[in-house]
Amino acid sequence: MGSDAGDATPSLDEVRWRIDAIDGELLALLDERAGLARAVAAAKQAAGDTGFGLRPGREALIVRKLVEAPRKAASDALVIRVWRELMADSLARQGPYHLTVWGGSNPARAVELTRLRFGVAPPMTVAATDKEALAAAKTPWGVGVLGLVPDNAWWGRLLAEPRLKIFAALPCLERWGPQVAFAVAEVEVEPTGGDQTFWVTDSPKAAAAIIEALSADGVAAELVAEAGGLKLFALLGFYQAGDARLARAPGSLTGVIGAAPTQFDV
Ligand SMILES: O=C(O)C(=O)C[C@]1(C(=O)O)C=C[C@@H](O)C=C1
Repeated sequence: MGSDAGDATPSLDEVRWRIDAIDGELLALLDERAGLARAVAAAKQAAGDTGFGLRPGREALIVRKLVEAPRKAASDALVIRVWRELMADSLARQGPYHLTVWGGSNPARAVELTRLRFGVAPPMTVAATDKEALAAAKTPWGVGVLGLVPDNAWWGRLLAEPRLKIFAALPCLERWGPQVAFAVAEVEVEPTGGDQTFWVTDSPKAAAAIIEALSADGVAAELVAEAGGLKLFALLGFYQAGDARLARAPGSLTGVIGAAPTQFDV
């Protein structure tokens, strides 16, 4: 094919032949994986699990394992985008999976982050209000994505909605930018070995004083947002809602409103 034995640089024809061969193998594997969606749905049904099929913990374990696997050329970004698409496609085949996005003053960024995290398989609606996005997150197989917006404490409403939880912080890679939106749904959140827990308090103390009090009890915290007399903190690690250290932390109205994997490249 135009190159002598021992020639280090393969010809364009040779490289394209290899690409075509790899594409054939990839397609066969993609087809096989996509075909398992029906089996996954049937297995869940047989186990009496008829609720929302999304498993954020399982997705994080899959993605983290892939990102940590040795590679020669495929970037983290490529690996993550491909597998998010595969998992989203599987989920969309299992039930009426749908997304509703509210991005506040930056709807375009929220839409972009939503597609990066949830792929193109599920239909997406752009909501006019935070309330609309939260209401959609309570519908069967619904996910709401809401932006962090100054002076808006939509996240505080989750204190009164224990079934609704933040399960993802977007984007999932630091190189894609700071975490500026959260995904909310009626799903179980589980520890994945690299997590942040979201905790709200109505304590009027300064954020630094609250961080110090938590730190004295062994809890590493970072202020995420402050609005409407409430503060939202990200705690490093996975904390259960009934954790004794959080029970004695500052504030009279306090609570865990979800947890999410930490960014995979941090
Ligand atoms: O393992 C499951 O429960 C699946 O539904 C499969 C799968 C996947 O494609 O790997 C898809 C969606 C879930 O959120 C997690 C994983």
